[in-house]
Amino acid sequence: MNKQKVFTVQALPSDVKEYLKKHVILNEWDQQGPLTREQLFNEVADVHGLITSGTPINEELLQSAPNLRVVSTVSVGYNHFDIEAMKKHRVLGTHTPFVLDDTVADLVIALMLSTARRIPELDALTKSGEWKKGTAGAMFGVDVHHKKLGIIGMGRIGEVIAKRAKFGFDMEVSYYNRNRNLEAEERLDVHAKELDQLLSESDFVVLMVPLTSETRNLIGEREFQLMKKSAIFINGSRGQTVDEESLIQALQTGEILAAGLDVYQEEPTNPNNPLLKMPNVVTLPHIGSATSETRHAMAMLAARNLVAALNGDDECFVVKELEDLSSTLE
Ligand SMILES: NC(=O)C1=CN([C@@H]2O[C@H](COP(=O)(O)OP(=O)(O)OC[C@H]3O[C@@H](n4cnc5c(N)ncnc54)[C@H](OP(=O)(O)O)[C@@H]3O)[C@@H](O)[C@H]2O)C=CC1
Ligand SMILES: O=CC(=O)O
Repeated sequence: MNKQKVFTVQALPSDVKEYLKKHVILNEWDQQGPLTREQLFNEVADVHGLITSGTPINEELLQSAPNLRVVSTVSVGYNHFDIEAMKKHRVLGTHTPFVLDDTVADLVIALMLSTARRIPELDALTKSGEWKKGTAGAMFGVDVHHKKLGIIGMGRIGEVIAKRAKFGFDMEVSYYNRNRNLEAEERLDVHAKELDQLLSESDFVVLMVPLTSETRNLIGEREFQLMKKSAIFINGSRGQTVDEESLIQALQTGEILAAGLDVYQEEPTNPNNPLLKMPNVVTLPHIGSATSETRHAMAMLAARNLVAALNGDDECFVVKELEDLSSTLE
């Protein structure tokens, strides 16, 4: 069979490109500058496969790619997929679950520790030479160990966060999902709660849901008001799951104590975003899975997903909303 054509927007490690070249004709963006939407439409005009991470896969793009059969995203989140448009154009979407769970969970724990113990703020103070004897009280943080952690979204990553919190920090972990996660309850001794109860009881609230029409602005003014004034809020999911104006207000008025953020309404976030100026907010530039090892594993999995899906092989991670389409394309 003739090799199929694939375009990658994403820069890929050399061994991943070698793997792809054995199976497909690979074209890549030369990365000399940002790819405009028009350039992308030209590049995809005759391809069968596309590798990307956050590029919106919508009606407009699908119309300009009449041969496209598979979009493989180098991410577990796929809120950039317009599922209805993909169904209409019979284009499969794959993603990269599991290989990043530990790395993202590590980062969420790092955000919990660095907000509670004020690590970036006190690192800056130490380096500035402002450390003076007798001022220790001004540097106090709050404990993480033995506190109550509420995880909104006890899925693949949520479970690994719960494991670290429970067995590493002796935390009492509860969670909120639409469905009970009985396997996690049994294995990790975590407790299902209604959202409002979880918000009002937790010392740390971690948001780890996918961005969907149901979770957009899931956490807003009402939810921050329900939280303890001593609560620390961590968002490791997507920025749009939180009403950012309400978060800013909750931090400014002391409705909650602090926040640790990896994601924002707009990315990169505006340099004037008030969140970037607050000492009680730890901000990171969406790096949940960003280690060399994990990004390599994600790129390789995305390449394998793409090749398998193009070959009609079901050994790939098709996003759940498109699984039915997958069986009709075989
Ligand atoms: N910051 C970063 O760099 C990263 C961010 N992410 C984000 O994390 C998300 C989660 O990843 P992962 O753990 O693999 O996903 P999973 O699908 O395994 O878990 C998602 C969890 O969220 C729950 N959930 C979904 N919808 C709702 C809802 N409306 N209300 C309450 N709970 C809900 C699900 O349970 P149920 O269906 O029962 O409701 C499930 O337990 C990704 O989609 C991505 O957006 C992921 C990796 C890195
Ligand atoms: O945000 C990262 C992802 O993999 O999703």
